[in-house]
Amino acid sequence: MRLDGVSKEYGSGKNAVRALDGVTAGFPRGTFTAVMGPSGSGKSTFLHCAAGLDRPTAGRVVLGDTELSGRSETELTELRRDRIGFVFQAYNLLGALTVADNVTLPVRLAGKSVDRGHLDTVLAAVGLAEQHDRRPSQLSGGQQQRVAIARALVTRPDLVCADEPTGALDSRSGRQVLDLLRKIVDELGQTVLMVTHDPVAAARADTVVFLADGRVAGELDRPSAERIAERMTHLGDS
Ligand SMILES: Nc1ncnc2c1ncn2[C@@H]1O[C@H](COP(=O)(O)OP(=O)(O)OP(=O)(O)O)[C@@H](O)[C@H]1O
Repeated sequence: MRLDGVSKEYGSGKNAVRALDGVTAGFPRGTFTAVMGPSGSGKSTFLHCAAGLDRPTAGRVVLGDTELSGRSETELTELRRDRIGFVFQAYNLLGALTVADNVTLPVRLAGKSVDRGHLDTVLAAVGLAEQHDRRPSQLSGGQQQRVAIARALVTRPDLVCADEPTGALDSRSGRQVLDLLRKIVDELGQTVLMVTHDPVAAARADTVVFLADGRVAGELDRPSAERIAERMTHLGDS
């Protein structure tokens, strides 16, 4: 997946805000990329453009061999449903549904039948095989986030987008969620794009992309938390 010269402006005229300004970045299949930057640097806009939730004002977003620009709303909705998995800070599970029904919701919304074997594999992969029939309120925050990851994986998406997935978790549960994101990349070959404020979380990625004022301000491969924190400190310098 890649973004090619992507710009995004909100509003128009003198109230226009340029949230992204000519961003080019590539995310090879089977890799884990973290996006970091100061508040307001464009991280959420970046993730939303990559995931087809937001349309760039200029530039191209390419997922596999599909270009997202020029697609109708219906096409984008189907593409998000079938080819992109989402994990949010607030889990976004449905309280009235069991774990299994939350996980299979994207499949059922697509009008497809649920493959029980695949469901069992996905629940086992996130360590929740025993929690199958529970409701979200009966689970810890970390377990709920792992249900959300299972839901993101169930359609075997081309891209998993995670927006601050550890933001609401204590450090131990956060670590387990990051272990799981690492595992789905290393063992299932998934492609993960994660926005985070936390250098320790970003250090679990293969590459960190830094944003400042809507532009790519650098990349770090095989990052350590210390080097990430150091780069973040100097991001405002120019
Ligand atoms: N819907 C919108 N309408 C107008 N301006 C917006 C909108 N969404 C974002 N912006 C502006 O675009 C810029 C980038 O915002 P964005 O939310 O992408 O940054 P961020 O790096 O994710 O910030 P944070 O870390 O605080 O979540 C900011 O100046 C923001 O105010």
